[in-house]
Amino acid sequence: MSIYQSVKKSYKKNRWRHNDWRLFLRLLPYARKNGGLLALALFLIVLIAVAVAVQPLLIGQIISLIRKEPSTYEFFRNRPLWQGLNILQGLLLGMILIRLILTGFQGYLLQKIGQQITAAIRQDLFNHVTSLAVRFFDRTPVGKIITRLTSDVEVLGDVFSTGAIGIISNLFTMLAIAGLMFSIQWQLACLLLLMLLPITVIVNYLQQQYRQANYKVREELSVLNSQLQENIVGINVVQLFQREKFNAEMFRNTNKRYTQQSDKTIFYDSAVSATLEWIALIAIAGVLWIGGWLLLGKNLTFGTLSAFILYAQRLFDPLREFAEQFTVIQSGFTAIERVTDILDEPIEIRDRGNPRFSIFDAQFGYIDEIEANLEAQELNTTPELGEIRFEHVWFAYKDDDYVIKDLDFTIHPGEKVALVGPTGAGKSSIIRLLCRLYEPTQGRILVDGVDIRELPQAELRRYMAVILQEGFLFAGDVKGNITLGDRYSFEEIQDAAQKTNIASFIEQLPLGYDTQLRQRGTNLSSGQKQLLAFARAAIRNPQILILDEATASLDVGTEALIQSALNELLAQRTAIIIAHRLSTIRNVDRIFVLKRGELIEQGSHEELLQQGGMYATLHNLQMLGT
Ligand SMILES: Nc1ncnc2c1ncn2[C@@H]1O[C@H](COP(=O)(O)OP(=O)(O)OP(=O)(O)O)[C@@H](O)[C@H]1O
Repeated sequence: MSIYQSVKKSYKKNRWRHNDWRLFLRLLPYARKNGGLLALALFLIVLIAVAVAVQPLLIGQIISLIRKEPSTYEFFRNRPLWQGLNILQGLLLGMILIRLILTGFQGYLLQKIGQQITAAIRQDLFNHVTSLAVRFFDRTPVGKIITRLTSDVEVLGDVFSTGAIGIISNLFTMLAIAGLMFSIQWQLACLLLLMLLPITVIVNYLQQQYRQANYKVREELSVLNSQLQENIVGINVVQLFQREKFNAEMFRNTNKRYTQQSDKTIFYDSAVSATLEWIALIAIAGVLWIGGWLLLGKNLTFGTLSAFILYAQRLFDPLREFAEQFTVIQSGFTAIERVTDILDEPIEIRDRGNPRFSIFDAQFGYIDEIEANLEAQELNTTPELGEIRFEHVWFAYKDDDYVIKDLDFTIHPGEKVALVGPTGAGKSSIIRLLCRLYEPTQGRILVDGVDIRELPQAELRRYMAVILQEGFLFAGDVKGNITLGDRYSFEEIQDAAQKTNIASFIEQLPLGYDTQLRQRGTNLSSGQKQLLAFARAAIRNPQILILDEATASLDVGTEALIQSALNELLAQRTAIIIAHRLSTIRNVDRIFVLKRGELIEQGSHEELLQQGGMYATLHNLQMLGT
C-alpha cells in the first residue's frame, strides 16, 4: 500500500512537467552520436514524401488524359494517347517502387538508430546507478530501478525510431500533399486543410489525457516489478511462512490497478484513432459534395476530383500515423521523465576532482608497491600503516535520528579491535562509514592520517577488505569470484585459497577453480560462500581487514580451519571484528562496547570483565547459555 501511495505522490510531483518538450532535448546528445544515420534517414524521408504525394496526381492525370479533359498537362496532351498513358503508368509504377523500397530501408535504419540510442542510454543509466550512494538504494525499490533500466529505456528508443522521425516523415508527406493540392485546385485544398484544425484540438486533448494515464501505468508497472522481485528473492520466506496466498492477493490488487490504468491509455489511444477515422470520412464526403458541385458547374474535371478524393485519403493516412507516433512520443516523454529522474539523481559520494592525498602516494607510491611492502614486512614488527581514527563522528540514516553518536577513537596500525553490543547498536554502521558507503553527518574519519573524503573511493576500498556475514557471489566461475575482475595470476588465486585453507574445498568442486557458480551462489552452502569471501579478501592483501559476523555461518570444524588461516591473515594488519559470539573475540587487543551508537566501554577482555559493565553482563549471559 505504501508503495502505491508513493506512486500517487510522485505522479503529482511530476504532473507540472507534462508537455515539457524540453525533456526531448535530453535525448539530443544521444541522437547526435548517430548523426550520420539520422541524416540519411531524413534524406530518405523527403524522397518518400514526394513519391507518396505524386501518386494521386498521376492517377488524376491518367483519368483526365483518357477523358481528354482540359486539366491534362500539355506534355501528355500533345502525344498519342497510348504513349501518354505508358509514361504516366511508368511514372506511377516508379513512384510505387521508390516508396516501397525506400520505406523498407528507412524502417531498418530507424530501428538500428533506436537500438543504438537505447543501448547508449541503458549504459549511461547503469554506470550512473552503480555510482549512486547506498542511501539511494535504501529508499528505491529494486523493481523500480529495473523497470527504468529495461522497459522505460526501450520506450525511449522508440521515441526516435518510430516517434520523432515518423512525425517528421509524415509532416513532409503532408507538406508535399498540401503543396500539390494547392497547385491543382485551391478551394478543395483549403477545405481539406481546414479540417485539420478541429482534429488538432481534439487529438491534442486526447494525447494529454493519454500521457497522464501512461505515467500512472509506468509507475504501477514499477510497483508490480518490485513486488515480483521481492517475492522471487524472498521465495524461501514466502514458502516457509506460507505467504503464497497473501502475497498472491497483494499481487492481484497491484495487477488490477495496473490493468485499470492500462485500460485508460487504451481508451485514449483508441479515441484518437476513432476521431481521425470519422474526420477522414467527413473530409472525403466534403470533397465529394463540393467537388460534385464544382463538377456540375464545369469548374472541375473528373480527373482533378479523383485526385482530390485520393488526396483526402492520403492526407489522413499520415495523420492517423501521427496519432500513433504521438502516442509513442507521449509514452517516450513519460519514459524520459522517469529515466532522467534517475540520471539527475546526484552522486552523493564522489571522488574529489584532484584528490589531495593518497595513502599510497604518501607512503609508498602505488598499490602494487604497497603490496610488495606488505609481503616483505617482518611478521613480528609493528606495521606502520593501517591506523583508523574516528573524530567526533555523528551519523544518521534519516534526519536527526542519530545511530552513531560522537564516536571518537583511534585504532592503531596492526591492532585488532572487536565491536560488540546489542542488535542495532551501530556496529555495521561504523563499518559502512569507514568504507564510505555513507558519509558522517558530523566529524571525520581518517585512515593513516588522511581524511577518507580526500581519497579516491577505489583506493580506499582496495586498502581494506570487508567480509560480511552473507558472502555474495556473482554468476561465473570460482576464479572470477575470487578475483572479481581484477588481474591476478592463477598462482596468486591458488595462493590466496591456500592461505585461507580453502584450496582443498575448491579442488573438491567438480571443475575446481573453473566450476561455474550460479547467481548469488545458490549452488553453494552459506559456509562455502563464506570461504570464497575469505579468499577474495586474502588475494587483495589489504592493510585493514574487517570481519562483520564473518564466521557466524560456519560450522565449528570449518570455523577452526578459517580461524587458523585468519590468524595468519590478520598478522601485520589492522582488523575490526564484529562478533556476537564473544568467545571468538577473546584474544583481540581491544574490545569496543557500543550501545545505541555510543562507545560505552573499551579495553581488553580481562579488563572489561573486571570492570563488570555491559560486556561482563553479556559475557556472563553467553557463558550461562553454553
Ligand atoms: N539503511 C538503513 N536505513 C535506516 N536505518 C538503518 C539502516 N541500516 C541500519 N539502520 C538503523 O541503524 C541502527 C544501527 O544499525 P546497525 O546495522 O549499524 O546495527 P548493528 O549494531 O550492526 O546491529 P546487528 O548486530 O543487528 O547487525 C539500527 O537502529 C538500524 O535500525
